[in-house]
Amino acid sequence: MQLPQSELILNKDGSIYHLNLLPKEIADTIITVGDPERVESVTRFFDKIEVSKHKREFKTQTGYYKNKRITVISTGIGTDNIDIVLNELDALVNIDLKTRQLKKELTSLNIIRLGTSGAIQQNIPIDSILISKKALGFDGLFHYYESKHLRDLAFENAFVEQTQWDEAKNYPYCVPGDSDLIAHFDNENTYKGVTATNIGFYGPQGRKLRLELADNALNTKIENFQYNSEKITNLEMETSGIYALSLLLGHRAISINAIMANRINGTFSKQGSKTVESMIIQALDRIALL
Ligand SMILES: O=P(O)(O)O[C@H]1O[C@H](CO)[C@@H](O)[C@H]1O
Ligand SMILES: O=c1cc[nH]c(=O)[nH]1
Repeated sequence: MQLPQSELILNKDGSIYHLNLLPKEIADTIITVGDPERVESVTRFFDKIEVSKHKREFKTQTGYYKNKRITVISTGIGTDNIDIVLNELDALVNIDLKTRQLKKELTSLNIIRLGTSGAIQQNIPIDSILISKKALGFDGLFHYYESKHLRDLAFENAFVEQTQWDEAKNYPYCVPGDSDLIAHFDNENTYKGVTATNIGFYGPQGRKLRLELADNALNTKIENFQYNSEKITNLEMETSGIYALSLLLGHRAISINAIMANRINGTFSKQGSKTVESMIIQALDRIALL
């Protein structure tokens, strides 16, 4: 079946609609970052850059680090952008854009998020690095795809019960990162945990500036939640979408985050760029060995 023009949308030069990329312009190993300016913070360590493209919040550079071909792409903020980035990256490798047919031989990408996040446990300090073993998504993206068979209902239901989750919000979904990648990137200096992915930075993460929150105790409930000795460790805005769509599309994903805030202690990093740079250098050296 040929995918119609309204579903698989290509630009005049044959590139994919939002990312503005051609299949030959991406590597099988992809680093995602939220902030477009972080793309160059990664690629400044590359030996060579062969592609540089930018459209909206999606800035992409592909090049070589120690002979490893890597693409770095910014996703902007939020899982709505992740839906675009993951589906379009997948289309670039798994759909023949000329015939508009799905390929028979599928390619599995390695997708590595290098992000920033806020800790919700007192013992996770600012300026530390945390790998997400799994993500709990409050964004609802997973529910729009055929995904029921992949849900961790026991974890999700325990969370809903313990936090008295308001049913007017999306039902949280729990999805794992790739266990091989997690083992590959793990070291004695990294924390590991369960990352909650929120649909906003302020109210949805319990931040109060001028607006009253629906539930002032929500962050405390999230902090206290425990299931099979697992706790939610940190909050950010993309990981659940990346894990969910990677799982559905057959890609391998890991999310690594530099901890900028500790919400329990009320602290925020004064050396954020240094911490992010250290995360980038450590991650690149592990990526070179993939
Ligand atoms: O630094 P990035 O990767 O953008 O990640 C975090 O920072 C943004 C909020 O400031 C959100 O995107 C959140 O997930
Ligand atoms: O507290 C934080 C810090 C970074 N990113 C988030 O989404 N939350």
